[in-house]
Amino acid sequence: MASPSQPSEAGLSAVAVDSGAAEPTHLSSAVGRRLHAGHVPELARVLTAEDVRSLKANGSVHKFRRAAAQRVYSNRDVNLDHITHIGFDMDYTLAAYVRPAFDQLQYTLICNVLVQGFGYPECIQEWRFDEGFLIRGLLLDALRGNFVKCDAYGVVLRVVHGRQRLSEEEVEAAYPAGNIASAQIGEEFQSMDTLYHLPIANVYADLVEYFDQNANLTAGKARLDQREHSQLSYFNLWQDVRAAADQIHDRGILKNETLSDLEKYLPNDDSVYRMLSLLRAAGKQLFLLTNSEYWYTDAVLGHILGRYANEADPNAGWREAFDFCIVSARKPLFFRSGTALREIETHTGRPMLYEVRVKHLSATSLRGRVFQGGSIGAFHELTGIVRGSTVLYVGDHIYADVLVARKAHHWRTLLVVPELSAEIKALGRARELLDRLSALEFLRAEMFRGLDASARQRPDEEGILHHELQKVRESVEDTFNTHFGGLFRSAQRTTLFAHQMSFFADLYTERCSNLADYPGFYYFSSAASPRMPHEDQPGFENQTHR
Ligand SMILES: Nc1nc2c(ncn2[C@@H]2O[C@H](COP(=O)(O)O)[C@@H](O)[C@H]2O)c(=O)[nH]1
Ligand SMILES: [Mg+2]
Repeated sequence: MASPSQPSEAGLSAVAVDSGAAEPTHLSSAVGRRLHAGHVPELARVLTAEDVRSLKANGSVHKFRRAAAQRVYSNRDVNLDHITHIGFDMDYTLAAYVRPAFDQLQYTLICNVLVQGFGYPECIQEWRFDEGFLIRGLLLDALRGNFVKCDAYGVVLRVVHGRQRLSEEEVEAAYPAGNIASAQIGEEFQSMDTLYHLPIANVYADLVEYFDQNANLTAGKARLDQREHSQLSYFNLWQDVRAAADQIHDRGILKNETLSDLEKYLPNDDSVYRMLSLLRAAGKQLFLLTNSEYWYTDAVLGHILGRYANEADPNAGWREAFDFCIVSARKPLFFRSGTALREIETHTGRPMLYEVRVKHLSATSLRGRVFQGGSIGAFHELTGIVRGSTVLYVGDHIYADVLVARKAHHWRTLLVVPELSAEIKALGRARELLDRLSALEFLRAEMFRGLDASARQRPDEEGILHHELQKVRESVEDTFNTHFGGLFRSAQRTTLFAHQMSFFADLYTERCSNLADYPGFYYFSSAASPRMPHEDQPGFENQTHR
């Protein structure tokens, strides 16, 4: 076998093989030139793992043409060539709201409703959204007023009550099992899945803090005494905040405020227009699938895609960008039984009271028309989709957009994660600490290696290593966010959010318009399949363990 210093038969001194690299960084070798002249079949016969290792060692790979924030990352292979339909969610996907301005707006509107409709003290209208406090993926324990960060297996990593971090002893007392079962999520624990949840959760945390300082709240579901709000329970607070948040969404309060200053909350940069045009030119059928109502969708997409125009129907505007539009979809219900499918009369915005006879509509007659509700079954029938795996759906909600579509219908999914580049930057800042953590973990493994049943003394009796590990883990977490650490990891462990994302999102990226930078036949390759611990030992079949 060739070693890194001895090029293999293929003689590849430097060839960029990474899926994100558009151009080779060095093309000095003849084989490298042949690769880029299209002689791939020839190379496919001779390229060895050793070649690839040597390419990586001399820095020829891992040089990406796209910046980290512009890349589309893949958890699983996705061949865009096999994708016939690409669908888009609207809010926080096509419409990339400006943060924290949009969070602040929601926070203020929720506080206003709590004061005007629920009798909360007026001082809460002075409070502000704290951008550096909460992260997505936390579990909210409304019985106790706590936010819980868990790892991929539900192990409790950190708990914050209101805004106060709990000590290890307090965490143990509150969660003696040490982990949260997946069956509890959505029941006792609410998952903070979308960016919409952050201002809601922030109001809740601030109220918990306020009432803790001004009265004794009851930890538990029961409202013990209803005479004055000082005796509300943490759960009552959550019910009120939840109801206030629903009001700002369902009564159009948030949407009207957003539309009153669209340039502030949603500046138009043409990138979405460009992406849709390119995907259309690449032969993809495009569709819109949003939970927002038609009146709001019309205003937002009119703003973002105003340049779309159709000579035959000058009023069609943004609708021309899609082959098919569904508003008020009610995801995730849409992916199950769904609701009645109705057509919207676009010039009045009203749903029409006749049943849409799916079989009578041809795909060509759908362009520019807008439907409301429906279900995935009706959608597949209308569009003639037979295999869910030919659809790529782009959305920001790990549950409503991604998990159900992927799990139940095999749609391929692209999750939009606006926090991505901030996380990547923090990872860069934490690099040295992470290296130190690996060194300490190596030390721990070495201390135990080879011990058998005759061993009497426990290594690291004083717990110095344990203490040091804890200290470095905390410092890593602080690099991301001093309250909750990283979105995807807690030091070396992956979080529940990261776990769900890697399981259900085939692809992920910071903003949907990043798709514009890939050709319609692009093959997104996932990282080489992860090895299991027993596989990660070259020559292991000939080794003993001591
Ligand atoms: N009643 C509630 N509606 C909410 C809440 N959070 C978001 N929303 C609304 O959902 C859609 C999202 O649309 P999509 O394009 O992402 O599918 C949008 O209309 C929001 O106003 C909530 O907590 N309660
Ligand atoms: Mg959305």
